[in-house]
Amino acid sequence: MRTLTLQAPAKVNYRLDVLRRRPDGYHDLRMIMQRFDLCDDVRIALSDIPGIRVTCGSEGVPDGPENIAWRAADALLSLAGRETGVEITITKRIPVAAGLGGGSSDCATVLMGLNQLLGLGLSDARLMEIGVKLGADVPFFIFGKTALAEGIGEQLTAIEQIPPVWLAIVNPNVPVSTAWVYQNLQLTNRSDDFKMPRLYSSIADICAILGNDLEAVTVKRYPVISEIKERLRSLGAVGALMSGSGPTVFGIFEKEEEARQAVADLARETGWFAVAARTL
Ligand SMILES: C[C@@](CO)(OP(=O)(O)O)[C@H](O)COP(=O)(O)OP(=O)(O)OC[C@H]1O[C@@H](n2ccc(N)nc2=O)[C@H](O)[C@@H]1O
Ligand SMILES: Nc1ncnc2c1ncn2[C@@H]1O[C@H](COP(=O)(O)OP(=O)(O)O)[C@@H](O)[C@H]1O
Repeated sequence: MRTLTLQAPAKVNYRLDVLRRRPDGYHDLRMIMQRFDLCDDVRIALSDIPGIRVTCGSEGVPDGPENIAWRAADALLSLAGRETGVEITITKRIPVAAGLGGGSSDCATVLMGLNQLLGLGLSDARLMEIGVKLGADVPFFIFGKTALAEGIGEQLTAIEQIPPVWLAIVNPNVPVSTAWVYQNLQLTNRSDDFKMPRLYSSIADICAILGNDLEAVTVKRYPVISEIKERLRSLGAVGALMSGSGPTVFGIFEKEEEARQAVADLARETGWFAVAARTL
């Protein structure tokens, strides 16, 4: 049995502008997306027994065809006209329905891993085309670099210069549905001719662009998000923002010790999920 075990990293959105609602119900966005080193483990094994099997065993994550990793395997096998059996085992570390892109990253990892295991030779561009049909954030994880993401998230431009930072990732243990957040967003008229900077020389440059149009929607339902931001700032974060549709908040720290101390303090005092992480 040929197997591959890969790490699927999480992301934060340093910036998320919603430009307009599209006729297909999706939204055109302008985002700056950054991966960091909190990862799920994704084990992919080829098997002689036909069919796709996904085992995860994490609360809130379906095991069968509802799992986005199952749909990734199905899409690739259908395209390749193969009936090979595929066993996928996911060890979740990224909080679920958290705004950290965990499902999208698992999905991208299965597309890339199966492409390799089956020797299909599909380009990243082709994998991204397949991926966007499974989830708007999937192409970003195939792209594999810090990016300006436009369209629904699939038009990607690499941000070549951006300093690595330490993050404190804090989640108050409530799942949030991305679809619900977009449905409850009050759209304001936002100009789309603004050019997001492509070069970030310092942490201050990153902090200068922090912003998320979805934050107000999720904060209204879960005011604890504002409390987390305040606490992170009082613990030394130079910037703090909700990621994606939330409710996870990330704090940006200049020093590793400060990020680790902040998550230790918050975990002890609150029971929230809190980890220190390094951007990739
Ligand atoms: C908000 C973001 C920011 O990175 O991330 P998360 O909070 O989910 O991590 C993304 O836009 C989420 O991307 P993703 O989670 O892949 O979205 P999908 O599964 O394709 O879509 C879930 C639902 O969100 C809405 N949606 C998603 C993307 C987009 N550009 N416009 C939308 O309106 C649609 O209603 C869709 O039915
Ligand atoms: N492999 C997966 N990992 C996480 N969630 C998954 C997965 N497959 C399907 N889901 C479903 O997708 C929803 C969104 O999950 P997730 O990707 O973690 O959140 P977000 O879109 O906020 O980044 C969850 O409610 C979950 O039921």
